[in-house]
Amino acid sequence: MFQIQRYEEESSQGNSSLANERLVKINDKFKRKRTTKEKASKKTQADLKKTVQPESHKGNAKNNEDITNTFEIDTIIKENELEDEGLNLNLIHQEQYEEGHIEDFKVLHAFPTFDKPKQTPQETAAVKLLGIPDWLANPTVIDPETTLPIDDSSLGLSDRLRNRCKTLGINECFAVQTAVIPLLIHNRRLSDVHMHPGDICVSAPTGSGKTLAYVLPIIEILSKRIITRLRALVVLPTRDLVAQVKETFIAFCKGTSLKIGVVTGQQSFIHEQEQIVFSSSELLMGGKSKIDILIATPGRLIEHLSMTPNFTLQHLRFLIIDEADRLLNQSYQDWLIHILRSTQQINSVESGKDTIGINLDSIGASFNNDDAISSSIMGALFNLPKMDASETKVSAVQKLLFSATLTRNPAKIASLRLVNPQYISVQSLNKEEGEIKYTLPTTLKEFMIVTSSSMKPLIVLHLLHNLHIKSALCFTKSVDSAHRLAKLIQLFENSNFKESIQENDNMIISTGSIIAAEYSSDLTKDERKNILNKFKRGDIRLLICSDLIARGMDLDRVDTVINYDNPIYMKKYVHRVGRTARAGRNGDAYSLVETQEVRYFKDMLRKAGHLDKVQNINIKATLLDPMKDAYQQALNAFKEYMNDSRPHAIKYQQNDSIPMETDENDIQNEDENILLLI
Ligand SMILES: Nc1ncnc2c1ncn2[C@@H]1O[C@H](COP(=O)(O)OP(=O)(O)OP(=O)(O)O)[C@@H](O)[C@H]1O
Repeated sequence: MFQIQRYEEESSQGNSSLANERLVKINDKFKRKRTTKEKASKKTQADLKKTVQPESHKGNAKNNEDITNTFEIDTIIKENELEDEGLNLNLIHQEQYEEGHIEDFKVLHAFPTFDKPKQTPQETAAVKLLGIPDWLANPTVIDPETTLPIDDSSLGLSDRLRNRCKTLGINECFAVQTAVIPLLIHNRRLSDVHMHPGDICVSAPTGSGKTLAYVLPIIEILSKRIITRLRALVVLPTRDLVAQVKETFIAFCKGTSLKIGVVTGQQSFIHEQEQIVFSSSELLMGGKSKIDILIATPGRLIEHLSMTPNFTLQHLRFLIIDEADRLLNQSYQDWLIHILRSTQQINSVESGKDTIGINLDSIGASFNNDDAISSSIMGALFNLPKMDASETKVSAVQKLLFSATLTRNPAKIASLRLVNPQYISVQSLNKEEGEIKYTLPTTLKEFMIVTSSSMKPLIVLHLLHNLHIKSALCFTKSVDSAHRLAKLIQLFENSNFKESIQENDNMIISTGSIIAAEYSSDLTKDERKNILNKFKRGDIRLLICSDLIARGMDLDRVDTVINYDNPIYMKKYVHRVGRTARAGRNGDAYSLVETQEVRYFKDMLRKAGHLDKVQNINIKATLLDPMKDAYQQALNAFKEYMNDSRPHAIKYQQNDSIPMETDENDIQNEDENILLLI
């Protein structure tokens, strides 16, 4: 016989008063923080004009002094007229706050809703013209500094999960978590097969804790299940991210019987099949899952949907699309259609392979007690007698989209077929900041250094040696570039540089050697894992990489990001620099901008309303002097290395920004404080 799975009805008792109490608390806290912030912001302009010393490098007094000498803020880029590229629809107006409107929270589930700014008629018309739906144009805005203690009852987390969080060092919820966790846990539509639970789109800065915002509520909800069915599917763009999210689920699932699987193509197809479904000679209409939660890359998931017997998405309750805008890119779009078809109600039954991945010719052939067809597709498969009270069952898959740079492209959003969506955006409420397209971590400091291509390797070395950077990611434009830069830096480190600088009293040189490694898709899975482990332990201080780890990767030791080659899209910039300054920690990002790129780079920042956040710094030429000899030696050795590996060299000479020879045009012009080497 068929079993129809239902979720335990959430007890609604006491929810509303708890929610009110919580809102009062949040509101008070929010007001306090805001007053402090406002005071602080008045100081900021004056402070910025002083010599800048990156916070994260604060050490002893001597170091501070020395590092201060290292930088001179040339100018703080200021643009009085920010280019108004889009619409300022997402911010709560300052006046509203001052007039006290924001205190008038209305209770919707158990998290605060803030008054939204009224659109002007012109804005409304413009939004309509662009085709941006109302829900997307009017997000629920959460201040990034909102937090809640993990024990706060309004979050709805059980004792077990709260204790687990504390054991793992999570004592309070970050802003995105305070908004999303209760919204999912207190959603009573989860137990209703007649109403869709409503989809959720979340935009929050890099490193702000989006992963736990879905991991915790899913574990909380699914841990009450009795029978193992595939109920949560997390789709991510890369294998590395799948592995990272799996580790998070495993860590927080401890103490539950929930089972987690991954499909990425890293293991053989058969091996993956054995992990996710029970082998069975018969096809079961309800599938036969070994796991409750599946984390997958899109391509491999589709293969399993069409080729793994008894693998079905019909019981799915949560479809999480993490790094959503990346996955919605053109080349990935097919997977989405497949998944949506596999989770939605089937209206017409065709013979042969149907949309739930089960051969319909087998209907009636055999069913056993393990088999349970989801109620929402039952009517589509069988001609059940209709009663007056019969209502159409809906597919109850709740889609949850997460990104630090959520798309506002109406066509892409439409392809998701969202139902009753809400948009939660973690972003500053400060109206004075103008339109904020991308919110970056407040603990991030951003710098740009204008230079020539031939100077870039030396500047990387200067940053590493003179700023005592412990752990840096350096992004290049290609795998080849990463390979060559890594090689050059290794050669430099092997030179007699350290001995020669001992004699120079004026230089600040870190004594620990910089062990640089390349991290790219050219490496095998095991090599990559090995390198990442060494980097996490601190054995490797500089990882030179292409964009393979620009998104989503959580390497918590990273104190600095260097854009060796700059991204041409702001989204990519946001994700790259977001590898540092995570979870409230400090971090610095340096972009090495070639002279001919300056205009484009500034334009990119300006259009994103971000230009004034990036400080333009010059590096005194004298600071590089002690490195010149060793660098020249490294260059000579590098030349030999390239000649020995001819195919690389040819590509290199054509494209790369690592100099093969000293460029005469690069000769130092001290007056202009532009530095040069050799
Ligand atoms: N409430 C919390 N308290 C302390 N640390 C937290 C909390 N939530 C998340 N973290 C930590 O913050 C780091 C960043 O979290 P996470 O990787 O989820 O960020 P993200 O928002 O997904 O970033 P990205 O957009 O770059 O993928 C992780 O190391 C995570 O363990």
